[in-house]
Amino acid sequence: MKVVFTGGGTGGHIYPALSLWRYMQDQAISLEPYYIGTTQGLEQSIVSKLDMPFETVEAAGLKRQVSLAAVSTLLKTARGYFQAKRLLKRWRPDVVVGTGGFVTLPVIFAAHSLRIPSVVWEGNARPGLTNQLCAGRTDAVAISFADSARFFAKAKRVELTGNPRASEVLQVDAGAVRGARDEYRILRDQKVILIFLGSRGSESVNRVVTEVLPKFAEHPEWRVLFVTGDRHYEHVKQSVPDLSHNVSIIPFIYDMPSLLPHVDLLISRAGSSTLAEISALGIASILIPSPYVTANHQEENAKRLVDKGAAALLREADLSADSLWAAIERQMQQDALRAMKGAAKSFGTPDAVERFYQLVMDVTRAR
Ligand SMILES: CC(=O)N[C@H]1[C@@H](OP(=O)(O)OP(=O)(O)OC[C@H]2O[C@@H](n3ccc(=O)[nH]c3=O)[C@H](O)[C@@H]2O)O[C@H](CO)[C@@H](O)[C@@H]1O
Repeated sequence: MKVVFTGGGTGGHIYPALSLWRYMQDQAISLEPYYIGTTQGLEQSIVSKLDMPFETVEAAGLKRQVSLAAVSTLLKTARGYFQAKRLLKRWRPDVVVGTGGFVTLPVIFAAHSLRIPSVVWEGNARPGLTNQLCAGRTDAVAISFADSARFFAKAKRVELTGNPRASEVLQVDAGAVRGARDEYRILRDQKVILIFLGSRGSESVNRVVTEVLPKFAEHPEWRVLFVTGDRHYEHVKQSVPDLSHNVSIIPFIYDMPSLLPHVDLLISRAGSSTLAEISALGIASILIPSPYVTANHQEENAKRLVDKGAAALLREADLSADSLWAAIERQMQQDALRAMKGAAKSFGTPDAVERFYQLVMDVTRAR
């Protein structure tokens, strides 16, 4: 079975496609996977490490208002559409799976024009413009929050699958998890605090975290891993010359599923995959939703957990070294950790990848 995966820009649009790919590899089907991304997104570095043909097309973020930038975006998208058509004609896939980000639009439109079946996956409570525009040109939309179905009125079929990363982090190899303990030098009695601000990092939050880092010296019983995002790493590293021995600064983590089972407290943005991972594993968290995303959708994602005591919310507008440190000290109390872990787990969707897979197979067989 030939499958073209497409999705890009940030990890949240790439990892769900790869979770499905890994799951499909384990099924009794002979799989020929391909990936279409862009040259600008994280997919270039993530997918090129895998055994899968990777090609790029042009794509850019669509604008709701008319402007010069909007015209340039349309031209790029049109070029991307013809490039995607050429790739799909060459590969002749049985199905195309799009997991969001700008690149999904030209590829799904190209699949539609060539009558190739497709499925689009949406991870957020409030969908982005790209996926909404794709809804009328795809065979099915897979969603992660039941109430986001209302944004896909034009879709032929909408199914609640959840985020396949939830399944992937639960199926991780035990040896790889043990290996992560050594790799990240986690001592037997240490509690682990992991800090990452989405897949690309955040300059504004990194600055506040950097101010807080010296305080962790007071808590040698905590192991602190601060992931800056590749593009911010050098700057952060230079601004913190003396690190306490229980703190590490890391540019990016490529094998997050092996590390996450060790984490007691996660400090992060509120992207779809991050929330799926913390709820699948039952990890306590302090969520700082990015205020720079369309329609403030991260806060809407976060609220689902926060309202049920499954995560703590710290808005970026209220973020300072003091407020962050107070939240960490409050959250690291044994009782608080335990209560939040239990509440987070009740949101898990462990069968998400299986549901997504069944939907893709259904759509493929139906043609
Ligand atoms: C700024 C922006 O546009 N953010 C969006 C983007 O975020 P982003 O890609 O940051 O969001 P997600 O939380 O969905 O996914 C991040 C993924 O990257 C992984 N990870 C992160 C850091 C690292 O070092 N290694 C690693 O593997 C996480 O474990 C997770 O699987 O896509 C999400 C899914 O549509 C949206 O919800 C976010 O609002």
